Amino acid sequence: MSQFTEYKDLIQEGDIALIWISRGNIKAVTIDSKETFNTRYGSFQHSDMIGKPYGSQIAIRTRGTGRFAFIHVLQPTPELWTLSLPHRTQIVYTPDSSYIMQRMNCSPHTRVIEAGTGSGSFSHAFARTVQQLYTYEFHPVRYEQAKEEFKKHGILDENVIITHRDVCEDGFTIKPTDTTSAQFSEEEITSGMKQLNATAVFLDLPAPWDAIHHLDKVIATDEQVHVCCFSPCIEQVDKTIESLENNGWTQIEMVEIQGRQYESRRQMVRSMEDAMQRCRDIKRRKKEGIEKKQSLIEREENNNTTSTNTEHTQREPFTEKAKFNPFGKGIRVKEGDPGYKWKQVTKIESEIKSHTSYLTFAIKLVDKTRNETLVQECLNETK
Ligand SMILES: C[S@@+](CC[C@H](N)C(=O)[O-])C[C@H]1O[C@@H](n2cnc3c(N)ncnc32)[C@H](O)[C@@H]1O
Repeated sequence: MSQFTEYKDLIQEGDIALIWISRGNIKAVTIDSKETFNTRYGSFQHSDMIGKPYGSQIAIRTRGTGRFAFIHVLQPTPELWTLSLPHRTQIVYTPDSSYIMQRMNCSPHTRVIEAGTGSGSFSHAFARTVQQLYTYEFHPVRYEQAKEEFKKHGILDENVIITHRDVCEDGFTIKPTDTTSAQFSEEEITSGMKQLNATAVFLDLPAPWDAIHHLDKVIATDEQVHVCCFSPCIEQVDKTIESLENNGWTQIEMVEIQGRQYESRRQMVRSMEDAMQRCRDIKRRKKEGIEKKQSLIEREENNNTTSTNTEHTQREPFTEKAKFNPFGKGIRVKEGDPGYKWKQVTKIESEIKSHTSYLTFAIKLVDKTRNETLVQECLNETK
């Protein structure tokens, strides 16, 4: 069973868990009761996590300050993996991968070809949804790293086959003599290749147009097949479309995803009187600052070093920190505090994790003959 494709309730010894430290800092760990997870706030014992439900918050007292520091231990999912994986290449982020999968009608019946594997970000998302994933990578180190990662995550044994291949040069056929994680049945050994019958193809390559003509040998002939090419430049899109047209792909469409995360927040309503008060405050503090500087200079000139502390305590506080100032420094007011006036606003997340490339979609149906018996059966059912 892969933790990336099936859910479990409790954290157990040997599990892969994703530790959420902060929004941009998620780390994958293998739970081992003898280990600790170290952060700059302190150390978290794995043994404190074991037996707790996934999603639990684990808290410790921080070194020195004695305050609380906490982490959340999360169940691995393809989405969280995309946010925490070691980058070996550019990756496909969830706003793109989720859209691509629904456009290609991915379901537990889909057999997908993916090239190249890269950092395996999209591979994990495919692995959770589809029947079978055939993924190809021509970089030898990346191929090995991805293979090991898939094995560790339990998806290699389940529904992922990775092959070391330059798909532009050598196409997609998988033979027993290839460098691949595939296992071959007697029948496949006899026929000399795997029957892929792919129903969806995802190409994230610099030159997808060089791979498209190889697809006919490995796609299903009796079902509609979807293809999506992921390319950052419009010139690449142009060449891809030409190749798709020349190879009989139809319904070609190009899409660009612009993912945005909208956050609903409350913003304090500030009055003209608040603004005026702020100006008065700045003016007064500026004046006091000048006076303070002047008195320090005078003190230094008189070499009067003894009076500093007493004089300081007698002075008016330099700024009125304790009082709330809606335009500047002061006490912190919690968003929505009923003592103040608020309005509802929308904020867009400033950093968006979505690349995004152009997505070129097309479909192909090789065998267009009608299965008359099936059509008749359907018609009879609707009568
Ligand atoms: C941008 S990365 C893919 C990232 C991947 N989609 C992900 O989400 O992690 C492109 C990968 O394609 C591989 N590649 C490029 N040309 C290739 C080819 N002709 N055959 C196989 N792999 C290729 C590169 O080595 C690289 O690892």
